[in-house]
Formats: sequence, C-alpha cells, structure tokens
Amino acid sequence: MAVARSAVRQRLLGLASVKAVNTSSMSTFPKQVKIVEVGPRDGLQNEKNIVPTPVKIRMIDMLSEAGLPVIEATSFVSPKWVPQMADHTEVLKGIQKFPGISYSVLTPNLKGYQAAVAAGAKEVSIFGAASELFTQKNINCSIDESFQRFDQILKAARAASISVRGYVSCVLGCPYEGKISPVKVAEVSKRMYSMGCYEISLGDTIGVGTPRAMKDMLSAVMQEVPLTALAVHCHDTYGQALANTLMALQMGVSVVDSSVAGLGGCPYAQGASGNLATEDLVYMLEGLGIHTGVNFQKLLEAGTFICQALNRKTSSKVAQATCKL
Ligand SMILES: CC(C)(COP(=O)([O-])OP(=O)([O-])OC[C@H]1O[C@@H](n2cnc3c(N)ncnc32)[C@H](O)[C@@H]1OP(=O)([O-])[O-])[C@@H](O)C(=O)NCCC(=O)NCCSC(=O)C[C@@](C)(O)CC(=O)[O-]
Repeated sequence: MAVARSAVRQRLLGLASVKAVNTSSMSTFPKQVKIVEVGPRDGLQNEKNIVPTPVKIRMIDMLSEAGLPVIEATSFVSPKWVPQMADHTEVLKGIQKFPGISYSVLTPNLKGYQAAVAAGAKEVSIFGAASELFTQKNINCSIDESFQRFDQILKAARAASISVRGYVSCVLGCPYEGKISPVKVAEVSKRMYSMGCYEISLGDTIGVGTPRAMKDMLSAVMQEVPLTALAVHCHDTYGQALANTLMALQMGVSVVDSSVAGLGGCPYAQGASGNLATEDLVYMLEGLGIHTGVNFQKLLEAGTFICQALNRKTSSKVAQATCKL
C-alpha cells in the first residue's frame, strides 16, 4: 500500500514538474495572434474542377462573418498558369467588405497588381521563394528577376498607399532543390522586408519541416527581420503543421496563415498538400488562452459549406470531431 501511494506521489510529482516546464515555455507565447485565412486562394487554386464564382464569394462572406481579420480572397495571376483563379475580378468585386477585415490578393507582377487595384484591392501580396528552381517553376523567372518585378509593385503600391505582404516559399524544403539553407531564407526575407513589405510570410510549401527545422530557420530570419513582421505558413503534408506553428508561436511569432478545412496546395510544388486547418489552429490557440477574435461556430459552418460545395471531407481534425462530416 505504501509502495502504491509512493508510486502515485511520484507520478503526481512528475506531472507537477511537466506542468512547471509548460508554464514557463507558455510565457513566451504572444497574447494575441492574427490569423491570415488563405483558404479561398491557396485552398481553391489547386482544385481540379473550377469552383463556381458564387461559391467562392459565399465562402469568403462566411469567413468574414466568422471574424477572420485577413482573408486572402484570390490571386491576379495568369489564367493560363492557374485557371482556378481566372475569376479574380468577379470574386473581389462580389464579396461583402466587412469593416476591419483586409481582403488581400496575390500579385506576381505589375500587370497583376494593376488589375487587382482596378478591382478594388487595398492589400496585395508578392510571392517569391528561397529556391531558384521553385521560383522558375512557379513564376517563370530567377530570384533576381522576381525582385525586379516586386520592386515595380512596391513602388506603385507605395504611391497608392496599398499595403504589400511578402511570401517566401520553400523555407523548410523545396520539391526541386531539397534542403534549403536558413541563411538563404533569411537573405530573401530581408530583401523583401527592406524593399517595403510590411510582413513576411514564411512558407513551408511542401510541409516537410519539423519543429527543429522551424526553430533553426526562424532563428536565422529573426536576425534580419523584426519578429513583429514575421508570419508562418505551414502545409500539413507530413502532419507537422500544428507542431511547427506551435514552435513559431513559442519563438514569439504572432501571425499565422491557415486555411479553413485544411484546404490548400500549390500547383507548381509537387507534393504540396493542404495547409494547417484554421479550425485546428483556432482550437489550439483558444486552448492556450491566446485571443484570435474568431467565432469558432461560424468558422466551422464556413468549413462545412466549402467541403459540401467541393464534395470532399474536411482535413480539419477538430471539424471532424465536432461536425461528424
Ligand atoms: C508570373 C507569371 C504571370 C509569369 O508567366 P509568364 O508566362 O512568364 O508571363 P509573361 O509576362 O511572359 O506573359 C505571358 C502571358 O501571360 C499574361 N500575363 C502575365 N502576367 C499576368 C497576370 N498577372 N495576369 C494575367 N495575365 C498575365 C501576359 O499578358 C501574356 O499573355 P498573352 O500575350 O500570352 O496572351 C506566371 O508564371 C504566373 O501567373 N504564375 C503564378 C503561379 C501561381 O499562382 N502559383 C501559386 C501561388 S504561390 C503559392 O501557392 C505559394 C504560397 C504563396 O501559398 C506560399 C507557400 O505555400 O509557400
């Protein structure tokens, strides 16, 4: 009996010490996290069948009702390259614009930027990569050439008071080059930030990273770009997206990209699967006591809506558990 009691005590002591470790590491978490919802763009750009424009508009309106502060609505890329986004103008003009919500769009070049602004965009995102080969495959130019295009966009945007966000893809691995050095990621991120992007989103495009790799990469990037200007964008190909995001949060990152129902993938990145599901992210953040401002029930409804429209199962574990989809 005494032995059993002592074993229980040992376990309790063990639990107490685990709790102590958790509490100290939690103290580094940001109090509030801004979620950038990329489902309507990253989630739908990869769909085989063209998603009807009214479905995209309803999806975005439902995400707005859920209170996501930034919703990436579409991309002004070449319709020959990404036919799914060919209705960008109709989508951007058709959605309800909720006060306080930013409806950002991707723009690869000046042509896309000008079309986006003509359609009413107030925020655009440029997208580059820390990999030469991926840059070629995705936007048909070298990293240096991509920066010449970005420079044109940044100059025009500055004159028109349009906010510009920057994406760096392949930060934890490239489908064509393999391992990518954190130093290279830091260099490209610094270049984008220095040219005027207010935020740099670091994309694990093919979802190969682990928390250790995330830590190493972020440590390098944080030397060059202020922490407050960094976001993470994790795909879940190897089931690491939530763990990698948690590592980034522990390191003080307070902006996270995610996609409702875990939709996502890049047509020019072999092996890229869905993003971190917004439902799973919100569930974890709320559990950590971190404020998101998102209405969880309405978020679940948006996920259910788009999954039914696409006739697919949600990739969100939380939605699977709560909605029985
Ligand atoms: C960048 C280009 C356009 C270069 O493509 P290009 O073929 O080299 O372009 P070009 O300048 O030689 O022009 C060729 C034709 O495209 C037209 N064109 C040229 N630009 C535009 C435009 N903006 N909008 C509409 N049309 C355009 C242009 O007018 C011309 O038309 P044509 O005379 O043959 O009829 C092309 O490579 C492209 O559109 N790529 C986009 C690829 C893409 O969207 N990938 C997915 C997004 S990135 C991603 O998912 C990763 C991310 C962001 O989520 C983060 C992560 O996970 O890591």
